[in-house]
Amino acid sequence: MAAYLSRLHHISLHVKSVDKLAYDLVSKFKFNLFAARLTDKSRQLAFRKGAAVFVVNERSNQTLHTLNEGASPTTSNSSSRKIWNDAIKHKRKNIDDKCLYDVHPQYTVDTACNVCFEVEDVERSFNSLRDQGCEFLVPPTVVHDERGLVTFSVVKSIVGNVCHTLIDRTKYEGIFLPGFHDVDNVISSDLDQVSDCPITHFDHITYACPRKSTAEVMRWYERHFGFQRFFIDSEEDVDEGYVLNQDGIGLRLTAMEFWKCSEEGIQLPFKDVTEPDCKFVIAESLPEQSSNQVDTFLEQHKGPGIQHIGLYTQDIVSTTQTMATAGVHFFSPPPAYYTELGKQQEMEDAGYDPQMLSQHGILLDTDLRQDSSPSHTTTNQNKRYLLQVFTKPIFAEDTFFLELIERRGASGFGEGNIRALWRSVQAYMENESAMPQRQNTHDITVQTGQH
Ligand SMILES: O=C(O)C(=O)Cc1ccc(O)cc1
Ligand SMILES: [Fe+2]
Repeated sequence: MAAYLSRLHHISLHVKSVDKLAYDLVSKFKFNLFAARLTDKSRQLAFRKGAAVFVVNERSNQTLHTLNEGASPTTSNSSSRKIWNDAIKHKRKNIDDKCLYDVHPQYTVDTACNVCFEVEDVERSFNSLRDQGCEFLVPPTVVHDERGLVTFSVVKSIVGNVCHTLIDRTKYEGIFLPGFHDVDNVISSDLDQVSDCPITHFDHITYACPRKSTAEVMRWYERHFGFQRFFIDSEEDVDEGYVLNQDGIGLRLTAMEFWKCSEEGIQLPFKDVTEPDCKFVIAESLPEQSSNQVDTFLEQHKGPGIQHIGLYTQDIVSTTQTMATAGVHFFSPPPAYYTELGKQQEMEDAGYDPQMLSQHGILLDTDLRQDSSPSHTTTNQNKRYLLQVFTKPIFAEDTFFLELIERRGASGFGEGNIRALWRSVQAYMENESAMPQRQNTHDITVQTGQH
């Protein structure tokens, strides 16, 4: 292993214009804009919910005149205007117009493409990764302000336009990173949002990858970052991964995790042992089935990359309800999902009203890693559940979406949910391609259901 990752610091998104996404993240997904870096040629905004931090970067060919002249985001209302007022209050001329802590991707589509990790020692990671043949887009670089200094470097991943910023912020006392200024909080109902939308961290990141590339991707992450295999199914073949290859679904899933691989025996002074890990899932399509969403992603995105990100919530029902009320569109699972044999019983056993879950489009499944010994399958207390709901794509292209996930004992994924996700994305894309304009026929309507 070359780089010892201590934690996931943030994920960055690169978009043509930050306005709509900033508005959506704050007003609909209930993230807080807490730091910003505004130069004459670029905008970088940082949003937080629990330990989940997104940095939204605007491609640098944009100028700031719309912002400075007070033009509002497309979906302008008073709260989005307030976001901008607070952000630009501190605008200062920054002679360095580069995208700090990152690089602009070559693709011109909006994309989530940098997963930034804190590391113990940037210089050491750089040297050993480079010795192993990794391509660096930014060599170790120091940035400082009055609150300390940060060292970072950017390495290219083997996956499409994905790269990883490796960062050491142990000598920095500011809220985020040097070069960013703090943004005063903008929404008055913050406290409500914490209880209604208790998102705590990034649960998993799913890559869409070309056929037959999984083994190489896994090797890259194992060799360079020490990721370890996470078996989705206890029966899963080591080389094949978890395969669904019937009824129109052609999918190979393989998962890895990075947390448990940190250098054994070495206690990192800044490592928060209570922070959960984030899994990386590789999705590859299989040729035997017809049209599919992984291939559509590769075409629209112009290569492999991040297909979706799972946000962990402690209460998926209230989070979904709050977000839907605020305007987030979720996929509707196939109606048959809720009427499958045993599904309603399973939901009731887990303590949920099936009708309520169905109204919200929330999926409930048992972990494929379920212990199959008789003592574990007979009692409901030992069942390990996971609940998931998926948003519709959040960019103009259908290349990226978010997921909410609540785990009740389950650490992996469930077969029924994987199938349902596949089918609802597929139905959405087929509907989209049949009707050129974005349709809302699959929207979940906002309900008043209780939980
Ligand atoms: O189930 C999840 O949330 C996953 O992340 C696994 C997954 C990945 C890609 C698909 O098209 C379907 C399921
Ligand atoms: Fe997922």
